[in-house]
Amino acid sequence: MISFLFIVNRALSSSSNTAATLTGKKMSAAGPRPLVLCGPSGSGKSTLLKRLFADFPNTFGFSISHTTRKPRQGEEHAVHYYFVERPEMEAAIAGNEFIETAEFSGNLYGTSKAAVREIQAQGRVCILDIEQKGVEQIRRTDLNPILIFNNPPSIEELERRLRLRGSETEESLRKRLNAAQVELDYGLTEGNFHKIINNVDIDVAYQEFRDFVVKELTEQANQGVPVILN
Ligand SMILES: Nc1ncnc2c1ncn2[C@@H]1O[C@H](COP(=O)(O)OP(=O)(O)OP(=O)(O)O)[C@@H](O)[C@H]1O
Repeated sequence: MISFLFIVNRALSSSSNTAATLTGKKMSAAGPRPLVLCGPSGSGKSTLLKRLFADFPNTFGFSISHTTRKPRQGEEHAVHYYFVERPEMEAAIAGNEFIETAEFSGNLYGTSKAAVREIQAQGRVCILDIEQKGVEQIRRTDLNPILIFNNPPSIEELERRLRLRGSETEESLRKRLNAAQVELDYGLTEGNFHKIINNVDIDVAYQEFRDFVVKELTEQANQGVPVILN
């Protein structure tokens, strides 16, 4: 693997873009642009990301989600999740602090803008595996994400991959496949994404994905954004 390092001249900008957040921290908005990878279930997002992290172990990071569920044994606040009370999280959602939220088994979960900024402030590219609603929401923020859509060859192929993966019940499989056409329509609409990866052969798709990401990050580094690419 070619491994190279650009660290970069401009220090994290200090004061102008800070904001108090749900986590009670002040954060800088400077740093690499977040990278959104969107695509129907089974299209191969996790597979692409796993390869990317193996090639560049220091470049990327995942934001820490918020949840209203109680911590399980061994789980730490601000490590596994930001554990918060429901009224606090509801107020933050109403205040437009979240990119994406969902409710499972009576608990709220979500990705806050501040959590994404925290990864940026570390000089890492925050990876977001989000759905259409989240993409629409993040587009309305100042996070300026790179938006990539992972396009599978067909819904039949999605079904085949998901069955092979063996992760789904018949019901959850149906749900995923039913959602897929809407996601494909959104993903393939001109202007919604910066890059569409046609994920047919995984090796070809990964090369295209990797090349695009490296090109984008190199451009940012050349503009003085602190990007670690190695
Ligand atoms: N291009 C490909 N060709 C054949 N199989 C693939 C390809 N990409 C991924 N797969 C396989 O398809 C299955 C689904 O891939 P993966 O779990 O990466 O999808 P995903 O988009 O992350 O799904 P989800 O959104 O449900 O997490 C996996 O078993 C993976 O090994």
